[in-house]
Amino acid sequence: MTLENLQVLFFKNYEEADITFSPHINCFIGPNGSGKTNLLDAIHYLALTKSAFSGSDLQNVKQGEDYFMVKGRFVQEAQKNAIQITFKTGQKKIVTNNKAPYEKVSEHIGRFPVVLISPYDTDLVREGSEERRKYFDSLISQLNHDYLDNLLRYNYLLKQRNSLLKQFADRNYYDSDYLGVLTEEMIPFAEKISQVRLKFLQDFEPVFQKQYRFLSESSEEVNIEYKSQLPGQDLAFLLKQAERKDSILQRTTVGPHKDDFVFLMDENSVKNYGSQGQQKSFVIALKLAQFELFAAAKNQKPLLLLDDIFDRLDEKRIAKLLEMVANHTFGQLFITDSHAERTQLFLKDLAEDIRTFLVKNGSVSV
Ligand SMILES: Nc1ncnc2c1ncn2[C@@H]1O[C@H](COP(=O)(O)OP(=O)(O)OP(=O)(O)O)[C@@H](O)[C@H]1O
Repeated sequence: MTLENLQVLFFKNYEEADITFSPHINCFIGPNGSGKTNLLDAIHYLALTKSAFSGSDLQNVKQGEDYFMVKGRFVQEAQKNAIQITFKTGQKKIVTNNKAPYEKVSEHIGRFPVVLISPYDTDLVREGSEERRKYFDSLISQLNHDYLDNLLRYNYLLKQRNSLLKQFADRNYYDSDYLGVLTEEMIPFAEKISQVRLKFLQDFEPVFQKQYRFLSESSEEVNIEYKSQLPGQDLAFLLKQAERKDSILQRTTVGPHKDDFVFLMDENSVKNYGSQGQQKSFVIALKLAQFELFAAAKNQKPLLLLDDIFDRLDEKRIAKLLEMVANHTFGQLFITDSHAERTQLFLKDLAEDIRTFLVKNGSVSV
C-alpha cells in the first residue's frame, strides 16, 4: 500500500499543505517545532481517524480557526481510495472514502495499515496499564472488527454502570436488581474481549521476541504477560463479589478495563530493570512485530512512520532498521529529521527513490 499524496488545511500548525509522495522513502527535514511530526500525524489521522498524539480533535485545529481537513489517496494494488476527513468545532467529524461517507467510522479502522515509531513509544513501558491497554486495543481493533465493536459496546455499558453507581451514591438509594441487569449485559462483551486479548498475545509474543532478538543481539529473554482477573474465572461471580466495593468507590472495579499487559525482561519488569537502550529496543520490537503481523494479516505492507529516529536512537539500532529498509522489509517510509546531512549520510547507500521535503514553520517545500 502507498499514500500518493497528502493535503491538509488548518491542521495543527499548517494553514495549507499539498504534498505528492515517493512510493518509497519520504523525508521531512526541518528545525525543531517546524511541523515535521504534525505531517506524520496527519498521515496517522487519515488511516485511523485520530491523532497519535493529541487526545482531542480540538487540539488538531490550527489556533484561531474552527475546522481542519486532512485528505489523501491510498493506493492498494490497483485500487485508489481518496480519503477525506473534516472536523468542525462542535460537530461530528466526517470521514469519506471516494466521496462516500462511511456508515460507521469504525469500518475505516484497519483498512489502511500504518505503524508509527516515535520517541513517545517508551511511554508504553514507563506509564500505567492504560497506555498499554490502549495500544493493544488499537492494534487488535485494526485486525479484528468484531473486537472493536465489542470494545465500543463494553465501554459504553461500563460508562453507564459507573454513572449508575454514582447516581445511587448521590441519591442515597440502591437498586441492586437494576445494576444486575446492566452488569449481565456487560458480561458477554467482557468475556469476548478477554478471550481475544489472550489469543492475540499468543500470536504476537513469538513475533515480538524474534524482533527483539534481531534488534538487540543480546541474550535476555523478553515476554509480555497478559494480566487479567478474567480467564478461568466466573466474571458474574467476581462482579457480584465486588458489588459492595463498587458501590462505595462509585466505579466498576472488575473487568477487562482493569487488564494489563506486563512487559518483562528475564522475568523482571522492563520499567524497573531495563536500561534505556533495552527499553527502546523493547518498544521498537513491539512496533516491528505490529508491522509484521499487519503485513501478514492484510497481505500488504503498512506505511511506516519514523519520527526522529536518527536523533533518538543509537547507531546500532539505526543500522538494524536501515538493514531492514535495504532488505525491502518495509514498503513506503516517512522519516522526520532536523539535520539534512545526517539523513543523507544514513540513507546514502539505499537504492530507493528518496524524496526530501523541507519543513519550515508550518509550510512544506520540495
Ligand atoms: N492546533 C495547533 N495550532 C497551531 N499550532 C500548533 C497546533 N498544534 C501544534 N502546533 C504547533 O506545532 C509545532 C510542533 O510541530 P511538530 O511536533 O510537528 O514539530 P517537529 O518539526 O516534529 O519538531 P521536533 O523536531 O522538535 O520533533 C509546535 O510549534 C506547536 O505549537
